[in-house]
Amino acid sequence: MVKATILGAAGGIGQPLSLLLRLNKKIDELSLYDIVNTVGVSADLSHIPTPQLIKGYVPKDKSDNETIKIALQGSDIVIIPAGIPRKPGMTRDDLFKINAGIVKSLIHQVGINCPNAFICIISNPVNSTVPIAVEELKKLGVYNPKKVFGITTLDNLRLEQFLSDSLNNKVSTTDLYNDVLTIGGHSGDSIVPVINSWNKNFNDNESYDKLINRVQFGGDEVVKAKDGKGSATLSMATAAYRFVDNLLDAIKFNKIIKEVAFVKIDELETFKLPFFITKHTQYFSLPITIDQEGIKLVEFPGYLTEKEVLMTKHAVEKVKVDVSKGFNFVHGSKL
Ligand SMILES: NC(=O)C1=CN([C@@H]2O[C@H](COP(=O)(O)OP(=O)(O)OC[C@H]3O[C@@H](n4cnc5c(N)ncnc54)[C@H](O)[C@@H]3O)[C@@H](O)[C@H]2O)C=CC1
Ligand SMILES: O=C([O-])CC(=O)C(=O)O
Repeated sequence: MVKATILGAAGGIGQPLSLLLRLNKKIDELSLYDIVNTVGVSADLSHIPTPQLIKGYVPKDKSDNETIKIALQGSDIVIIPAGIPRKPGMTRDDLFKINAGIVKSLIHQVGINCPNAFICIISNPVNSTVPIAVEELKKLGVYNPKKVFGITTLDNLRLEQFLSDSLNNKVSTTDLYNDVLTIGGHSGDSIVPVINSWNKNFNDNESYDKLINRVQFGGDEVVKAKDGKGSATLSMATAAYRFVDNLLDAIKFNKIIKEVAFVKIDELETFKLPFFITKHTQYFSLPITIDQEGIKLVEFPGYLTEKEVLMTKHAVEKVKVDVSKGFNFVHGSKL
């Protein structure tokens, strides 16, 4: 029996993600928690015929911890898209003031009620909300470095699609899924697209630089187009679904799977991570191998060009600053 819980399930990401997970046969029980509207969302989804149990939970008031307790108890996986999204002119870091507190309090409940769950954090700024989650779990004495993930899959989706666009769709995005990835963090130029041998398809620097920029600022493209009505939701729900569906193979069937996520690397088994990463940051988005117990290995992508190495070094500096912001939020002291 696999139970999955979404915290923030009634939102722009939460609703389409709930729909996708309602249709996933690997999930036996889907638990939808939000401070608004999940009873309606779950009633709606419950009319889709599947053997899956589904229930929506809304707390009675701010002091009601009983409802989230019931929503979380027995969860094998918890996905967190709770928090405010950007409006035009804002950076992801501008979300910190509100989302840091939301993530900290939700993770506190996760740590108390389902400490063994795999935790997937979507709420921005990911580079800081993941360290907040880790430090909160550590405070509770239940932190498992193998089971906390910041979801950066949308950057990978964008790279696959935008690279295919720049190659005039001559290559299928399925081929690119197996061949390209992003590493680093999840904000602006902390995102590092790694495109392997596809490099040789770019005859000029200008079109390559355009690709890099579009991946790094893909989120801004959507924020601008939505014009005050939020940020990426449908593509993000798809990205989270891809990650979670893959993770479910590890959880339910004990398969060994490959993913990319923003994780705390210094307490994990690693392979060929360069010193310029490990010396300066404890967190980075990198390729990982996962089984039923969680992360088995964190690796560095096989080959990077000189430019990709430079971008990675820059990303390390960016991530480091964002990580200490998250750490300080929980401890009130410098990392
Ligand atoms: N990791 C990534 O690649 C991406 C991350 N995001 C981030 O995901 C977050 C959510 O985005 P949207 O779904 O578009 O926002 P939204 O505002 O549509 O939905 C957020 C939901 O969280 C709920 N919520 C707020 N406080 C809560 C609490 N204490 N407990 C439970 N639920 C709570 C709200 O009621 C709302 O339903 C934002 O921070 C956004 O920046 C968005 C896109 C990509
Ligand atoms: O840009 C944003 O604020 C939302 C996000 O993280 C993304 O779309 O990658």
